[in-house]
Amino acid sequence: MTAQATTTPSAQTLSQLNDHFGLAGVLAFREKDGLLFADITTPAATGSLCLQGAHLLAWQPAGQQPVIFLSQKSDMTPGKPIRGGVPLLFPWFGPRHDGKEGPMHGFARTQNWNLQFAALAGEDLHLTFTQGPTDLTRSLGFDHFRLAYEVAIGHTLKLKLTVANDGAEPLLFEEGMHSYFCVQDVHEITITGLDGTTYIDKKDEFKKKPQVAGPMHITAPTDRVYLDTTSSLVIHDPAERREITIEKVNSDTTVVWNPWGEMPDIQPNGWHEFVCVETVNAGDQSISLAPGKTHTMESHVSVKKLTV
Ligand SMILES: O=P(O)(O)OC[C@H]1O[C@H](O)[C@H](O)[C@@H](O)[C@@H]1O
Repeated sequence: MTAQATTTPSAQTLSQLNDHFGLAGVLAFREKDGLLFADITTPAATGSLCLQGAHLLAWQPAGQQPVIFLSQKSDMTPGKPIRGGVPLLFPWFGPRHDGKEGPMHGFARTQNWNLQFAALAGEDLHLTFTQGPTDLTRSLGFDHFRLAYEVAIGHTLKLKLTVANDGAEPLLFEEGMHSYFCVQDVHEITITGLDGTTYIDKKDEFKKKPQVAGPMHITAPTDRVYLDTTSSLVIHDPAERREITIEKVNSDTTVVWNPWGEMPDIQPNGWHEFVCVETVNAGDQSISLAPGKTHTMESHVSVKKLTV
């Protein structure tokens, strides 16, 4: 493993990123419309990330079709959420619900992260991004935390978020990896791994419902928060002839979302082309982190090609 230099947690420039972390033929940085991007090529996969939100935009293992959906109409403007990829959500999921003001899904997805580490290990590229208190987070009441986000791009995609509580009081938070997965046609897919669970149906007055046994089909606008779900999830995509498996670590909540209709920042019929299966801790499964402690949550994604 070839470790690269680390930087101080200040805003990084394009030339600093390329000088400190660029790896010829493997990792290069570029700037477009005020946003910084990392482009990745390894023998095992290609990928790209935006430094705003440490937002994964693409991942394509060698020999596979793209796995991560990114809207062609997404806003790519500093400070605006990106539609698609893997938005990283912290310190709340959805609207802030403690009566205070705050952006949808928290501040982590629209703030710049600092790259602290980049190295090729075998065929996988490992990146570590960090974020800490800023004027914005302090104005929202978050002053004593640090985040580290480790991303490994290879045949498998590994995402790991670590939260540290530097304060004297417990740190209460929600967190999520809001992954948008490419599918051939959302009408044709099924999802397994949710049998025997209960979900909150955000499309039906937040009623709690038991999951119907057997593979889950999506047939209508879907926004479900599945509780106590630690098992791996599988997206079965017969038209694409593949299965996408999402293995979760320290995540008790799973969210399944598809708008089932047009959205202003998604191309026409673009909603047919993805399903969100999200690795989350939220609601009753929010985290209360004791002073001086850390918490990690992980999502590991792998793809299997079906031969029949
Ligand atoms: O439009 P966004 O802020 O990116 O949120 C997109 C969706 O995220 C999650 O899946 C929530 O459960 C949904 O209620 C929300 O609509």
